[in-house]
Amino acid sequence: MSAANARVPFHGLFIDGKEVPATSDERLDVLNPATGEVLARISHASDADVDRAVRSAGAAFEAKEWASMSNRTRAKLINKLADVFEAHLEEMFTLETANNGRSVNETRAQISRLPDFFRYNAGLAIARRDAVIPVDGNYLNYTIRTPVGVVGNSTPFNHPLMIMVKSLAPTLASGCTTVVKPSEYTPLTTLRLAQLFVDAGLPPGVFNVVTGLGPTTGKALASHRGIAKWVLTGGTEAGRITGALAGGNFAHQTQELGGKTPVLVFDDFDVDQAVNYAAFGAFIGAGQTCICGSRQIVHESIYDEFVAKLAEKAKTIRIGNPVDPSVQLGPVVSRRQQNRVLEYVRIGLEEDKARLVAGGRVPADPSLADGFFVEPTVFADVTPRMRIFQEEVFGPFVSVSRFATEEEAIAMANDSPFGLAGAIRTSNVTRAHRVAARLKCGIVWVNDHHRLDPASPWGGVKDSGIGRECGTESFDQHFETKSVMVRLDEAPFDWYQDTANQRRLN
Ligand SMILES: NC(=O)c1ccc[n+]([C@@H]2O[C@H](COP(=O)([O-])OP(=O)(O)OC[C@H]3O[C@@H](n4cnc5c(N)ncnc54)[C@H](O)[C@@H]3O)[C@@H](O)[C@H]2O)c1
Ligand SMILES: O=S(=O)(O)c1ccc(CO)cc1
Repeated sequence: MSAANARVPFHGLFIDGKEVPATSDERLDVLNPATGEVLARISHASDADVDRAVRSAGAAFEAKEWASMSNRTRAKLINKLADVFEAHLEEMFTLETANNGRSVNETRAQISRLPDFFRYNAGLAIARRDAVIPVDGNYLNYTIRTPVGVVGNSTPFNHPLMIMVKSLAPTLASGCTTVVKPSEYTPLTTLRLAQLFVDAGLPPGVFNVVTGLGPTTGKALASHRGIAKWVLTGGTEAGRITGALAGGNFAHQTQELGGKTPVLVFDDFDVDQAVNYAAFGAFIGAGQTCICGSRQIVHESIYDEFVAKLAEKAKTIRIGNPVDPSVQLGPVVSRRQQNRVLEYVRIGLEEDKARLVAGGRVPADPSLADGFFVEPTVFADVTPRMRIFQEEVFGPFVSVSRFATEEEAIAMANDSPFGLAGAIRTSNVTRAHRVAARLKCGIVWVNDHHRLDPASPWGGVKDSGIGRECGTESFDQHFETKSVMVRLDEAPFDWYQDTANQRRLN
């Protein structure tokens, strides 16, 4: 970090193991969303800067130091990085909370689990085996899997470190190298982790960070021919644009995009518990979570009680500066995001018969006026054709809808362009499995929400993206498979004389 201004830290780019200046002097403000203050300034990387970072990652990928490191040695290094990360958790909680506004308790709970993502993938690096394939004829066929190369990784503002780590851990463990483009709103913990890892022994160029805006820096990275795998976590639009750019170079892709998670609440489930889960599902991270339970679909026999209790619960959530441990809901990330949520409140109020039963405003507390706060908001009587049922709001905003039959609940849940996650509240085990199988999405929670594990596949279908993070599937997506076919037959070979051989081919 350079001290361009005595009060506001300035960050250059992180390329080849060190902080370097960008080609242009253009700087972007990074704000504290709870106060509106400028927390830091970052560089705006140009095409030339991105090219430099990708070349550095490409050279590091080929360098003996990294390319010929054995899986076991790499796994040891990754475990060491996990330990170093763990030793700096306090610093990371503080920086992340200041930068994205998530309450410090939630940030602590989330980030504390991240070192294990490295440990899990270090284990996969050791356990990884190539295959021997039973093919027809007297042949030995085996595979050699080699890491794909440079991974371009573009991350969103909502859980900057967690989402970056979900991809970074398998990238490093597989032997790939990377250029990360964090959200322009929340780049600070990513820059800090890159420096920590190099200090801990990660070879220069293996983990580079370029900061800047999506349509410039992000576009340059997605379209760079040196990128062998493109990972974007963000909105569906950014996924579509960058997917086409990376696809033009035939790069592998994983896209983790938007969502509108349906939560099916059946009448055999305790209403108070369903309300507690609804608040947890919808309001943590100020609702800025791709898998937030933004559509509560509730059986008609418990509907009125559920709506009344959820509205009450929403009104009791303590809003304030997220650094205060007693605060339960911080701001959304930016003034833009705050205005977007308020715009959806306006849309909801205009939609036929939707009923605002809690929130919908900026909190009255004058001490919060400079931050980007929105009250936890609940709309009832929402039906599938309404925009607030169909569109991702990305704020503390939940809709409640009514159903009569299980069939109707499933149809409502699947009536969405998104397919990231779904949740079911029931004490009927048979129903839980039956409904889980029919939800069109990549993740289902039964009587839970948000749970993420480094070993459990994570990702969506439809407009929620393609590919999976976490688990063995994500690790395996970092390799090219080479098939080696060895003829074991010792008899001399002459294609033009040996008719039996020719017959075998046909
Ligand atoms: N599926 C998941 O696991 C998951 C997790 C978290 C967030 N999300 C989604 O992320 C979105 C919120 O995050 P956001 O507002 O930061 O998303 P965003 O799409 O605006 O930005 C994500 C990243 O892409 C870059 N970007 C944006 N437009 C681009 C363009 N035209 N070309 C190249 N790069 C571009 C941004 O700079 C940022 O780094 C929500 O839709 C949310 O559902 C998905
Ligand atoms: O760790 S949690 O805060 O529960 C969490 C938040 C978001 C996501 C996915 O974006 C997963 C887990």
